[in-house]
Amino acid sequence: MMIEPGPLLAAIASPDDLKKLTPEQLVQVSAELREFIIDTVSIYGGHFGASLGVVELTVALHYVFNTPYDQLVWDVGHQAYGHKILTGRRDRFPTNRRYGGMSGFPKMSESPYDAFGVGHSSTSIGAALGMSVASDYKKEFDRQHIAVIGDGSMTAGMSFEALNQAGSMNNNMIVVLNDNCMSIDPNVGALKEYLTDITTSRTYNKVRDELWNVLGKLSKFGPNPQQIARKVEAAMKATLLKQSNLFEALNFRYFGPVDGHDVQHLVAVLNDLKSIPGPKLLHCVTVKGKGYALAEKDQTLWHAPGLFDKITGEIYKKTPDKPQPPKYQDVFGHTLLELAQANDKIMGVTPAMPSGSSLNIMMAAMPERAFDVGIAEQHAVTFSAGMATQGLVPFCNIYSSFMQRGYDQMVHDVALQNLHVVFCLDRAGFAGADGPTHHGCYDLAYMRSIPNVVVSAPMNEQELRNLMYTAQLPENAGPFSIRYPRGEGVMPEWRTPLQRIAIGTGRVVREGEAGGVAILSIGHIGNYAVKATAALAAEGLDAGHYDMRFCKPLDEEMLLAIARRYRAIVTVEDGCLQGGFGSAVLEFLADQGQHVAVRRLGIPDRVVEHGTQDQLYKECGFDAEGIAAAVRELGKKVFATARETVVL
Ligand SMILES: Cc1ncc(C[n+]2csc(CCOP(=O)(O)OP(=O)(O)O)c2C)c(N)n1
Ligand SMILES: CC(=O)[C@@H](O)[C@H](O)COP(=O)(O)O
Ligand SMILES: [Mg+2]
Repeated sequence: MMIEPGPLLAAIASPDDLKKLTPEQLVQVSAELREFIIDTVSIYGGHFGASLGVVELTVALHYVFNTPYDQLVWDVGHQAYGHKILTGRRDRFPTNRRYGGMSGFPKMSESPYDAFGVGHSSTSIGAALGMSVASDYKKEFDRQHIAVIGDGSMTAGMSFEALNQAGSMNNNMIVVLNDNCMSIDPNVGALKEYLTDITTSRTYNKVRDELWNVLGKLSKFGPNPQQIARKVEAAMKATLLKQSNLFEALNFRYFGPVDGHDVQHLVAVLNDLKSIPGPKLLHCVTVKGKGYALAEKDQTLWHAPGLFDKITGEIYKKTPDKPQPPKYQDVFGHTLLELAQANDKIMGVTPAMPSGSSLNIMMAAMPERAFDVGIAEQHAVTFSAGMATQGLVPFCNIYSSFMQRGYDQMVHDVALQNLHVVFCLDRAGFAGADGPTHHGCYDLAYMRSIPNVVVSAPMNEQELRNLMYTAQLPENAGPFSIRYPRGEGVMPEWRTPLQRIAIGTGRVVREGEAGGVAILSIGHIGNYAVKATAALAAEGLDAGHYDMRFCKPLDEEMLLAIARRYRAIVTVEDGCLQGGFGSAVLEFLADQGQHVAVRRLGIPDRVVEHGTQDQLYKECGFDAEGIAAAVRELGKKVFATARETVVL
């Protein structure tokens, strides 16, 4: 379906066209851009509230700066839809996040206007600083470097690491702090309190505004009233604000807070900042979801609402005629609360994903035992480790791809000290439309390389519950990782009794014909293996199937029995082929001197783009059809070799 842009927006093929507009027309083009985002996202889906909140900022930035020569770095990038639309991608916008279509995040390979690839948060200041150092080195002193970062993303250590370095240099960069008091859920922590304090420090703002007014009027008399104003303002900041300015203390020139929806004022301020050397921070106050009333009201729901009717605001839901399986995240959320009610040592931790992980269930019921620590994965791991030293059992829930941030903490703070922390890695495997930045490809590989860690993955809801139950038992008091994918499981009746699973044991799903092929799966993808064995059985091929449950320790007894019974093995995992489950099986068989043909299915050693999970499983050959094909092919090869051996 073709979405018609408004007349001003229709004439913009690049920021050069935007620059032809008068400052007065920027108000209208902002309204048209907002409308175009609402129209498109309602029909095609994607992130919503964040882009609406930065419409005016996006217009002002491209109006004032000479992009792409000036480098504009978006943090996370989920708010960059307006940027994409203004930089030559309006026609492709309906393909956003779809298989073969444009990415939902800035991507260097997609456009020269995307100065840096993103998806994970809190990288913008460091990347922009690196770019500014490169510009200085190349003597491109006229080049501007702008990082646009949200208040949520500012909470991460990485942001402060970059501010710390930038403040000690005199590089030309502007950090635009887009403060809407929201992460996906309400933003948390002392920094949020601090930003609110600056924003609402009315006395300070009023006196400051008056001062600038008076000095503005005096400008015809004085040699440099602005310099005087700055000095007086700095003195005021120290006295009138509750704390002295954090950013100024880090050697950034702090400007603001300004209304991030007043596009003309933004243009004026950004033009001023252009000529001020050194590191600067512009504090913009915006409303997430601006211009769409429902999104302004329930900002978490409208962060990424799915498809909706833009007139009524109804978010479309599937209305199935029979009970559906729950999302894995909800099984996690409810089961954790159930376990915590029985075991007072259990605590919950999430780095900024309370609703995405469903830890919000425990947070609502037991606020003193469940923590949102902000976008701070490293800290989430070490904070959990600290609690574990005192005999508590933290369940630290982190999306698989974000857990990459916490790897050293996992090794140094948890595993080396063999602490009892349970890691629940949500969104493991292909994440879908978010694409490569969010695919949880590597956790099986990176977790199994660390000593002391139990590495597991449930095939269904019951196994998730049982693994969570098992992980918190005192007999398993070490690091324990449980990974599961985005989306629904397979069991509508999922509230099964909690049962202990012996560590390192798999289970037989289907015993196949001796001398044939066995499929060894780990995790939810095993359900595709079930479909594959059913299809093969219909063709007369009786393949075995084993749900191994643990990548470490492996069920060695079961593996040896499988190696003796079958002539070939197909391993299946929704994870990278380098070093993951299939690699573990191969290593074990090789170490045991077992000669059995093995074919590994999983995520190949290349960047897999976005699409639905099913499209990506298919592309990589481990959907049900891909698994069945691998069994047929390997079976044929092995049997052919066997016949040749007999003939010889
Ligand atoms: C390292 C990392 N952790 C978590 C996330 C998930 N995430 C995406 S957007 C977001 C909220 C960001 O808040 P903010 O920067 O304030 O942007 P806003 O959505 O408010 O515009 C979070 C937690 C992420 N992308 N990267
Ligand atoms: C931009 C970002 O990182 C999040 O909004 C992410 O897209 C959430 O993913 P889920 O929808 O799987 O929670
Ligand atoms: Mg925010």
